[in-house]
Amino acid sequence: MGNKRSDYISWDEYFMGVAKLSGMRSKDPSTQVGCCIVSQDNKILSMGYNGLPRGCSDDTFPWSREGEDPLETKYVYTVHSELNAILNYRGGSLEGAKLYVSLFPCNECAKAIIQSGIKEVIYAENKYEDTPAVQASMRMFNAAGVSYHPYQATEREICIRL
Ligand SMILES: O=c1ccn([C@H]2C[C@H](O)[C@@H](COP(=O)(O)O)O2)c(=O)[nH]1
Ligand SMILES: [Zn+2]
Repeated sequence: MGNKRSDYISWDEYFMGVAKLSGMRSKDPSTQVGCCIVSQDNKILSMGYNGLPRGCSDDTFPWSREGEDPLETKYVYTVHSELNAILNYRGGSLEGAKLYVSLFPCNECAKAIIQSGIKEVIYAENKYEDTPAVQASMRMFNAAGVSYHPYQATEREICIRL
């Protein structure tokens, strides 16, 4: 009998990989965020990425970051990846689940994460860590007993020919 493969991807690589792949569906030209929610026994429960709500066309709604009129920016319309992943879940409770995400969750996502019962957040990037939104997320996670830690990046690069 032969030996098993040794270069298989770890659970963390798998779930962060799925989160990042999901983020590749985003139409946001500046920041693509992907999310993967996982049960305590390592089953993928849901995925999401930042995008517009159903019925709101990617081609007619704005993707700008700035504008004199807030209604002409993306911020008032976009559903964040974490919220999409939570709302996409069809299986009942997310109590005790883990959430892998490519960007540290904002305060609005943090509220949804806490209220859905998710207990652990693993994030790849935290480029807005000095903003009130992220500071508020950390404060709420600390109070609510949601643990968060950065993804420990590996040297692995995955190229999938499609
Ligand atoms: O918790 C979060 C925070 C942000 N996002 C999304 C929302 C926007 O589409 C981008 C951020 O765009 P910037 O141009 O970098 O301001 O990220 C999210 O999905 N989850
Ligand atoms: Zn958010």
